Parts: sequence; C-alpha cells; structure tokens
Amino acid sequence: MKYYSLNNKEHHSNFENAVVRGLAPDKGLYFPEYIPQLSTEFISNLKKMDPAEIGKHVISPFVGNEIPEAELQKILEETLSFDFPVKPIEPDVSVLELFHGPTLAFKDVGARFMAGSLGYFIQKGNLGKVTVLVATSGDTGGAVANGFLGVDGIDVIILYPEGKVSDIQEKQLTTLGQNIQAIEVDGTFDDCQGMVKKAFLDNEITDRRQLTSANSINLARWLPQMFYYFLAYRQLETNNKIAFSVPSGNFGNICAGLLAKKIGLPIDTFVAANNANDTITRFMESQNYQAKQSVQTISNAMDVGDPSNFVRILELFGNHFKDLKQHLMAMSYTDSETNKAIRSVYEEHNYLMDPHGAVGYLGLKDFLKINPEYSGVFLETAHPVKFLETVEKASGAKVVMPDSIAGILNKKKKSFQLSTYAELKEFLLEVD
Ligand SMILES: N[C@@H](CCOP(=O)(O)O)C(=O)O
Repeated sequence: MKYYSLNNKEHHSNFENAVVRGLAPDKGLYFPEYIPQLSTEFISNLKKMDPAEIGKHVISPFVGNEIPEAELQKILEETLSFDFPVKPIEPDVSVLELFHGPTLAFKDVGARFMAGSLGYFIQKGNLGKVTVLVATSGDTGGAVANGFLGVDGIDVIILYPEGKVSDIQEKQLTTLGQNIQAIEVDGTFDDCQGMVKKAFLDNEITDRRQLTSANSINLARWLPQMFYYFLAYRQLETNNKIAFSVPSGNFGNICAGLLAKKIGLPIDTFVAANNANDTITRFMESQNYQAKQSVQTISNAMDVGDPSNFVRILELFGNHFKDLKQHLMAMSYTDSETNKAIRSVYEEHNYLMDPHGAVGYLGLKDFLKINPEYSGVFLETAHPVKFLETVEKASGAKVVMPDSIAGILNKKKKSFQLSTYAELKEFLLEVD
C-alpha cells in the first residue's frame, strides 16, 4: 500500500515513512492510494476470531509487508488486550464501551498500535531519537503518554489547553515523567494543534529534531480505530440496518468507521454527534466549511473547531457531497441537553454515561426517530470517572473509582507553560 498527501496527490509515501513523519512535507494528511476490500467470508467469520486476528486482517492491507507478521501479531495482541463490550440499553439502542483500556478512553487502541509500530521502525532503521509532538483536548494526551512511556528512542511532548481538560485527564498526561513532557498552552485545543502543525514545517526545528505526530493525523493512530467497529459488529444480534453514533472532535474515529464500511463492514449509516463545536454539523447543512475557534464544553475532548480528519472523510467519498450525505448525518447538542441525557439514562436504565457518550446517545436517539428501521450503537468513548464532578452532578450517582486511576490522583503534576509559537519553538530547540 502506498499513501498520497491530500495536499498534493503526486507526493507518495510508504506506510513506514508516513508513520515516522506523521504529516506529508506539504502538511497534507496521508491517504491510502486504494481502498482494499475484505472478503464476505471474513465478515461472516468475525464471531469465530479473536480480536488480534481480526485486527490483523483489517490492518494488513494497509501495512503491507512493512512490519513482519510475527511483529505485527505481537503489536496487535498488546493493542487489543482489553474488552470492547456492546451492551443493550433500550430496544434498538446499544452502547459500545471503549473505555476498558489503561487510560479509560478509546484512544488507547491507536496510541498503543502507534507506539508498537513506531518503536519497531525506529529499532529496525536505526533512526535515532524521534520526538512525538501531540496536541490534546483531553483523552489523546493520557493515552499517548501511557502508550509511549519508556519506549526506547522516543520523546513525547504533549500540548494541552490550560484549564480546559478534566483533573484526571490532566493527571494522566502530566505525572508520568521519564520520556513524557507536558506543555500547558494558554489557548484552545485548536491553538495547540496549530502549533504542532507549524512546528512540522519549521526547518530550524526539524533540523534539530526528528518530529512525528501522535494525533489521528498519523496513519498509525487513525487506521487501528477501524477495529472498534469490527469488534462491535460481531456482537450485534439484529437483522435491521445498523447505524453507529460517534461522539466526534477531531473526526479520526468516525473517519475510521467510514473506512471500515468502505472496506466491507456492513454498516449503513454514521451519526457524527457533536457538542457546541459544530463546524461539521453546519457543513453538512450548508456545504460551507467554516472552522471556528473552539468553545469550552463539558465534553471537552470534542472541543475542536477545525477537525483535522474531515478532509479524509471528504476524500473517502470522492468529494461527492450527495454520496457523503447518504452515509453521514451530523448533529450538535448543548451542555444542558447532555446533562439531561446523563440523568435520564441513569434514572431510566441505570446506566451511567460520560458526557461524550451522552452526546453520542442523543445523536443516535434523534437519528432513530426519523429512521426507525435501524438498530443503533453509540460509542462510550471514555469512562465516566474521567469527568467525575460533571457526571456525579448530572446523574446524582456516585462514580466508582477504578484502581488504575486512584494511583495517579496523588501524583504531582509537572508541566511547562507557554502561550505563543515562539515559546514552543524555543522549548523545542533548547530542551532535550
Ligand atoms: N479528542 C482529542 C483531540 C485530538 O484528537 P486526535 O484523535 O487527533 O488525537 C483528544 O482527546 O485529545
């Protein structure tokens, strides 16, 4: 498989180079040259296979022979070593829990897969030290910190918006030490993401450091997110058409779901469930893409005003809006609607959703109102404990603290603070 840059289709790369670089030299996102097709036999055998085996079938056409089979198997076993249960909530409404990994958020899958792949490429190619530069609005940071902790040859620098992530999210990305450094930016997630992308184009920095990204702009973070949909699909018992409602911020997860559909998974429709950061909801109504500065909400991991992966979604549909509209619906919800949903689902079904899952639930319910012939799954992308105060206040319930989190609560936060790109540049040039 080769990949091209979405800014210049003449620029091609193999998987390894795309993962090691993160972005194409022209700042474009990498996109596969063709969409592989899985056999119907594979789809009908999903129930019989273990997660790593499924992962191998799904990812192999994208990796080709660039990672040897035994190594890929090992990476996938480590990546998919926890559960991905689908639980019924109401008739035709189920939840896919993606928070059973080490940092209690769906990002663990991509972060672990990328850490394994990049670690392999560095070792094999004797590449020297690589700096992973990553922006987070909440969950990516913790997952990347955990996934890359202690990986040889890799330094990780995480930028996050000051005061705009939850306490537990902040602890997860600021307390590990070793090869992980956190930078608090006086700004929004979009500012952090903008700085990261700018650093990639800054020769003074790239002459000194070999940079890559661990956001879903990196293929090794984006592609493994397809696994969730295969692992969920095999648990569904329905003859109805299927819709997935995906809480969406940077649109990497839903883009991977749409790719899973394109390579052969029989899912009919996707709902992009957004909070007040409604750039894509507005686009789907007007066909006019107008990014706007993100606003702070209780579902902070989705506080993204200019979602990086949407260009990949457009490319998947050949930039044909009509076609895209048949498979993707977008909706936005306020914090007050989100809080109400947390409360009502808890009271009526004794199920505790986090604010992101609640936005996904709302999107699915609205979709089913106009499409009653479907069965739907919404993604619970993070454990409610990561938003302890919000969830307890909205639901009136007590959230049970998982042991894995209790351990980091008393650890001391360590971060650098900055507000401009010039300061980040100075940091990258000086700190080793
Ligand atoms: N929701 C994200 C924002 C970055 O998304 P990514 O998938 O591109 O890493 C977060 O939690 O940081």
